[in-house]
Amino acid sequence: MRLGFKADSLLERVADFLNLAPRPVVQAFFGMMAARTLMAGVRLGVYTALTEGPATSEALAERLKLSPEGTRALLEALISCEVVTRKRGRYSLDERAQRWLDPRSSQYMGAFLEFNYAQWDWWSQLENVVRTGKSVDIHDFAPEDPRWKDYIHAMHQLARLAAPEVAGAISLPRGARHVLDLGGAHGWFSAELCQRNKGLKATVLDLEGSARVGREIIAAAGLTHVVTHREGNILTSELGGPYDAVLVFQVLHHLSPAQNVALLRRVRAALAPKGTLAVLEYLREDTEAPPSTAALIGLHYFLTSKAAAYSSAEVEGFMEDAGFRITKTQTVRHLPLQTLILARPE
Ligand SMILES: C[S@@+](CC[C@H](N)C(=O)[O-])C[C@H]1O[C@@H](n2cnc3c(N)ncnc32)[C@H](O)[C@@H]1O
Repeated sequence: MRLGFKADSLLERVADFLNLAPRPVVQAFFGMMAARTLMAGVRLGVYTALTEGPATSEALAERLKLSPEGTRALLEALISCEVVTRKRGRYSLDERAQRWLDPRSSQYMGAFLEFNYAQWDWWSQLENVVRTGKSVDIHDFAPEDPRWKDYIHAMHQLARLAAPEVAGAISLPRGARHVLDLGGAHGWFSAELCQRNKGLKATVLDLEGSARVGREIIAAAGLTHVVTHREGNILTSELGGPYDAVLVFQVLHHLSPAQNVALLRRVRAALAPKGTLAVLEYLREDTEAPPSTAALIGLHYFLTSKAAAYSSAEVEGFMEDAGFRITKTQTVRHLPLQTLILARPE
């Protein structure tokens, strides 16, 4: 996936081809404005209000207790972002955007946009992080820090998109009893796996701040009979076992290569001899070109954990060094650049 710049006319296409448009300015200025406009739509309640039907900007401003001028400007900017439409002076949520921005949708992404406020603050520290090499370390926050709630709800919303596809790709033998979900947070992936494999139960091992929120998500969904949260650090806690499967989903990018190999060696020891290791990761492409957004995610991981987006060769290398044989690699259609890698102990 690449970041772009869509030309509206032949003239704009020619200007772009001739390098007449200052691309760095366009990307930095418009990218920033689009991000914050989309976030404000959630925080100010605009999307939720529009699910009640088309409305004029004056009516919306009154209902949401906003300034009339600001509301009109925001709604017009949301049209630029292609999430709102205007017809005869009344604004509506764009049909394609409803899937992501209507809170009643099972694919609602509002929590992710809300989480972006915390991410915005972290990104404002980028220059210092690059200068000093010291990351923000988002997993060091106190368990009661409200950012855990935003973080784990955002991850849950993403997991809802991909969980059926991912769980469907992991085939466990009949009679599989126990799955360990390392850094599983919301527990949604293991819950989906348990629902597909009768008799399977999951333990999510995660830091206290994350586990607290994950437990609430699982309780609200009525899934406490299949998923249990345990608080602990995956790098130091006893893993227990033997497990039929261990999930390590979107965790390796928070750790250094040496930590990844050490963790996966302990996972190997905790797995049953024919158990399955499942790794889900946002992988950096190995190619020199074309440029993709994976490097931006890599910088995000450095900023937030002093780690990196690893390539598939690197992740497979961690798994092989820890004594695993890769059995299947599959890209996940519902999450861009995410890959599921399955392995067995050698
Ligand atoms: C990006 S989230 C992924 C959540 C979930 N596995 C998923 O794929 O949606 C990373 C998770 O790893 C957890 N985590 C990071 N470092 C950890 C550590 N040292 N011990 C336990 N959990 C950790 C975080 O608390 C967070 O819940």
